[in-house]
Amino acid sequence: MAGERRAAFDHLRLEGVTRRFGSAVALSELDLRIEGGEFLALLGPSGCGKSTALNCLAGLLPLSAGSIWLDGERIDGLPPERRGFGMVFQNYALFPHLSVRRNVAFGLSVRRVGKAEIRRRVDEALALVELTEHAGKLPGQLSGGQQQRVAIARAVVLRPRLVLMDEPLSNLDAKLRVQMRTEIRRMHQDLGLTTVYVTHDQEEALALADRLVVLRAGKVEQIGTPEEVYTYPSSTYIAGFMGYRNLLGLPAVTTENGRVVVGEGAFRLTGVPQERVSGPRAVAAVRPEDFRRAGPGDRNTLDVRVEVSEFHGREVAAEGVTEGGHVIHFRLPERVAPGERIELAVPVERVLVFAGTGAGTRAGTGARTGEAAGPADAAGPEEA
Ligand SMILES: Nc1ncnc2c1ncn2[C@@H]1O[C@H](COP(=O)(O)OP(=O)(O)OP(=O)(O)O)[C@@H](O)[C@H]1O
Repeated sequence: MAGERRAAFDHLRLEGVTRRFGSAVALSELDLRIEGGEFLALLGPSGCGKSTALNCLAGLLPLSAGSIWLDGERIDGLPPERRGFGMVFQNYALFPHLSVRRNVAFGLSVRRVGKAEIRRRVDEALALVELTEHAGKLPGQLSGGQQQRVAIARAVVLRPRLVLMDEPLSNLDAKLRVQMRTEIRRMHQDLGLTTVYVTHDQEEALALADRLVVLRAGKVEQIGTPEEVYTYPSSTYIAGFMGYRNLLGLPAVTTENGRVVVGEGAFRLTGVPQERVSGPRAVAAVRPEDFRRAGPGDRNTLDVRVEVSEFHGREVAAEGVTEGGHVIHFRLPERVAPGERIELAVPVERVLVFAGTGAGTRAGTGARTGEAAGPADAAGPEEA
């Protein structure tokens, strides 16, 4: 591997990769093709099988079934050290008694690389993560973000064929997370290292990855570019995960000309069906930011009574309730007062309609967390 800088393979293929723990299936028949040089994010809530998939790839967990291929070579029987992959974990796993330089050099020393070559490559890796000035310090003398950069340098200095990252930023505070995210993306662009990145944070996955694989209970729910998954989630589960905070379970009134009208009483919304909506009920998925205050001539409108409004800097995040008891999350550029009645509008193409029953009203079964509302931690970071 030494001496290679660009993607060291054409593609990596997972075929029917399955991992069971006793009778529980953590990962079920995962089929996936990862192109050399690609940045792929495995995304999903806690327990969906992300780490299991990554550990199967790394060779830390044997497969219960299936195979993994690197171009023509079958690699799932190889021990981790013979796969030539680099790993970065959330807890950094640095040697506390070794300096930054020696931490980064460690893997090369084990591989008996020559001293001069080690020095050159470590210098290069430290420069890449902008830690040259800290080379002599111990990990304990560094901030969390700097420690994570050491962990990244330690992985990339080995020039791995593939870098596997498991929630590498989850121990950092919000500001540092965003900063490091940019650094990881920049490094990927500079080095072209194929990367598989595990996260439960949709924003992180959208920002970093060329492609997302969203898992649900050990199975693939959707694969696509960030734009595809964000704009056209394939299910209410994905929609919930991608910030469609309003998942409104409503009767389907009519379906015609590629549009569906859902609603009850005076509450009507027209949207675009994402699948065949044949049953009496449907789920309308709308992002809070796609609502605006209705103006003259607006058609797709609804009335709400404001209940809560929070100042978020450039905008106000508010919650209102319709006459029928549906809770609506929306965002506006200006403050609204609790108790105020306002009319909201939403473009038809930003109302995605799915088949299913979805959430009821507040008076009914859990308007806030109904069954169609994605995973528990699906809300965007700003909505936590
Ligand atoms: N060693 C193990 N023994 C038994 N069950 C396990 C083991 N490791 C994982 N599991 C189970 O497999 C499922 C998938 O776990 P996994 O760690 O892959 O999820 P994850 O999506 O990475 O979650 P998290 O984000 O919380 O790490 C879970 O139900 C988990 O309880």
